[in-house]
Amino acid sequence: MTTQHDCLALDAADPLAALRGQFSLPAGITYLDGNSLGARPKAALRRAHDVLEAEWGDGLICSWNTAGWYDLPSRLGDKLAPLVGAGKGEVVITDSTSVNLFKALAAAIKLQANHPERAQRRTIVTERDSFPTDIYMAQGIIEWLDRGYTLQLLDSWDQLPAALHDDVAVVMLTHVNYRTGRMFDMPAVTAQAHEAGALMIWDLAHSAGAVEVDLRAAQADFAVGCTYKYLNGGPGAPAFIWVPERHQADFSQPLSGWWAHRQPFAMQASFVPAAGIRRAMCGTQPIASLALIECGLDVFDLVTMAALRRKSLALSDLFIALVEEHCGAHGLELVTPLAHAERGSHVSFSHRHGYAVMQSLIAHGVIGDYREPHVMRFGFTPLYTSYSEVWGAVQTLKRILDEGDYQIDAARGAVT
Ligand SMILES: Cc1ncc(COP(=O)(O)O)c(C=O)c1O
Ligand SMILES: Nc1ccccc1C(=O)C[C@H](N)C(=O)O
Repeated sequence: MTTQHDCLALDAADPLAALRGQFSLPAGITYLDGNSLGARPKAALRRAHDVLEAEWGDGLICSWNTAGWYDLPSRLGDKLAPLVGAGKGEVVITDSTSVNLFKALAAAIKLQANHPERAQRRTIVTERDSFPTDIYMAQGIIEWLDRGYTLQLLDSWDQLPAALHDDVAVVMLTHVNYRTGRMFDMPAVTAQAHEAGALMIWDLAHSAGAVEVDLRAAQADFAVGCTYKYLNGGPGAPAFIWVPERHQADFSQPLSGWWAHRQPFAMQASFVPAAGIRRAMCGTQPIASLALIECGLDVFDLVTMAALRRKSLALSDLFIALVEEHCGAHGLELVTPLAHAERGSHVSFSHRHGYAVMQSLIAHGVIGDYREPHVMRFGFTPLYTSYSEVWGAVQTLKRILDEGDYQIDAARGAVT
């Protein structure tokens, strides 16, 4: 049985505790939603000021050269790369995750279509429980291509081996599931896909900055992910795309805007792709937002992913144990796997009044979120979450459930 005193002792002994000082968090709030929108690094305020005042205000258009705006997507991509096991020149920060998925899918489909033995393959495999944008983007590309491609949706992760038949061109999976927090074994699944002659795309939205990822060791084909979750890049900050060096020469994507051109300012009338990772770009990037991502990435220089993962698992183990001990009588069901190797950095419990309970938690200063059907999600961000906050969050949850202090017909906001 863990006590509040034990949690305070864990905080006192926590080697990462000081990292919270890097973030601006409102007093009295326990923030368990860094899996959806990371907290603001304190440095981002100053950076935003500099970008707007000095770089935009004073530097004007010259800042594309003098303030490094032109190189920012690839320079920051190089900074992010080690967090996901990517090499230098293999990552660019640009566009949204959805748009990057489109590019990665298009490139993978084309690589297969040009392969002598795989050109006839027409199936794209993903999970029915994928974050919906992944499914929608695949459906969009299939419809637009109109060449007989079909989407095969797995109803559970263990259907994958049986689904890997000889018509599968591409497997596209989210490494850590947005709702359940379940994590795939990336090297094993990538190897299975390859064995079946398919290419493997990973969505790292809930992995980058949350769990250890080694894309190159897994020999994955392409990956995309968000910077506004665990990387703390800011609301709607541009996403990233990884194209390993071995695929770059053959990486072709149809959003061939001028920023993907070999010489954007040569103003030629025909498209020639850039030699390296910049061919994964499209057009001009939102510099004010992109620049702030660096503040989030800088924090990762102070810590290793191994240390973050250790604390993340300790926080989530503690949360699961305390919820089961203190709130066990209230019909909460753990939807996240218990095995460490099978989960990411968030924990989900379902409850038949999950939305209402979450709204009450938020009203009482514990911010998580809700996903249909019935799932309350709690994200653990070891950079700024403490063990005693986990204790406090569970006590708040217990009180709300014990007292029935939630409104079943709570009005819903557009974002849940
Ligand atoms: C797995 C996954 N993919 C993609 C996205 C989002 O994509 P976008 O930033 O394009 O909205 C999310 C969350 O929003 C997600 O959880
Ligand atoms: N981009 C957002 C905008 C508004 C509200 C939430 C999001 C999310 O990122 C949700 C997240 N992908 C999820 O796993 O549910």
